[in-house]
Amino acid sequence: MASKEEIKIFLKEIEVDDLVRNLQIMGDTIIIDMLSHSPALHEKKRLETAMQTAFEQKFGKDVQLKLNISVEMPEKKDSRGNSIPGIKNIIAVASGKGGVGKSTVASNLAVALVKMGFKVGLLDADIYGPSIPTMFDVSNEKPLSDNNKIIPVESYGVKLLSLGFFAGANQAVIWRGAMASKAIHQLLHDANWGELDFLLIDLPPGTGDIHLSLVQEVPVTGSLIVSTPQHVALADVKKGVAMFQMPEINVPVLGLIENMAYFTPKELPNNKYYIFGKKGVQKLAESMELPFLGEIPIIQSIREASDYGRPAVLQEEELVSGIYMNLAKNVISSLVKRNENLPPSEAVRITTMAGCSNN
Ligand SMILES: Nc1ncnc2c1ncn2[C@@H]1O[C@H](COP(=O)(O)OP(=O)(O)OP(=O)(O)O)[C@@H](O)[C@H]1O
Repeated sequence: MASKEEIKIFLKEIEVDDLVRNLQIMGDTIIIDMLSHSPALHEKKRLETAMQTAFEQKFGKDVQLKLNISVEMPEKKDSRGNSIPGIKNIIAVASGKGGVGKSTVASNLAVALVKMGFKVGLLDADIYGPSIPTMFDVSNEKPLSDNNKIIPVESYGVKLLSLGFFAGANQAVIWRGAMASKAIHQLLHDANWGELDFLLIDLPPGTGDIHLSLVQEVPVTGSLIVSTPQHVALADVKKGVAMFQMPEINVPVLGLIENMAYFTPKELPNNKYYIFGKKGVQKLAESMELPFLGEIPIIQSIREASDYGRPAVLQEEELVSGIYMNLAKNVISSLVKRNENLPPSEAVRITTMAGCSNN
């Protein structure tokens, strides 16, 4: 049987030592009281399965692990309304479903805002598939630190941090879930973001722990929800909106964005094929009385640009760059409206459209 000291070392190795509140050994049974930062039953279950598997691998099948998991929401490190010094607006980019183009929208929006003259940061908080480093061609970069502060990597004028820069290659996704709120805290508060007009946060798809961690860590000015127009995707958009509008969360939804709205073949420029359904997101926005911020067609060069690592908004072709510049204008105009209605105690606000004309 392993000693208490050995078990403590192992808990540190698998990065859960800070969640453990009590550790006892009785014969062949290890009893651990630990915390889960999520009230969701499936998260508790996931933590339990991960612990059982890890202990079995390390100490063998004869050792029994008895876990008492209780829920504790992470302490608010910065109360809402206390923004990160220097950051004026924090905007969450969310989606109901995965793969609808949320990260592509977040990347292009970030670069569009830079083109308008704003100072922009982008935090990739998608633990399940951090793709921002690829989209900005910085996958091989590792952020440096200065005075214990992480320095964001810069690409195309956007300051970037991603969980993808840090997640150890041998660290299973199952652990990343448990560690994510800690990581989000560090990427927000232990990073040297400097002065920013906008910090965009690329969230994982759906609604979950990361969303909860984010709204507890910082005052989120507003959220954008990206979706494709088909029925199954829209159902999840409603869930996303409902989450942001919960009284405990209360993050204004700045608007919905329809991605992959239609396809136009180059040889038939006047034809639009509504592959995923026609104007589904737009209609949903109307029915939910939310701003509709724009539609982005399916364009091959948008996909190619993401894979190549140079956001499509940087293309010379007016059609593509114009779509994202327009989107950025609509986002700002929704933000201006939202900030006009804020009580003065909220984070510093953008109240003009300055910078929106020079695309
Ligand atoms: N308008 C578009 N036209 C063509 N391809 C697109 C468009 N938008 C996104 N894509 C492509 O679709 C794929 C999925 O996009 P992306 O990674 O941005 O989705 P996501 O919603 O962030 O996914 P996940 O939730 O899994 O992180 C990518 O290959 C991207 O290049």
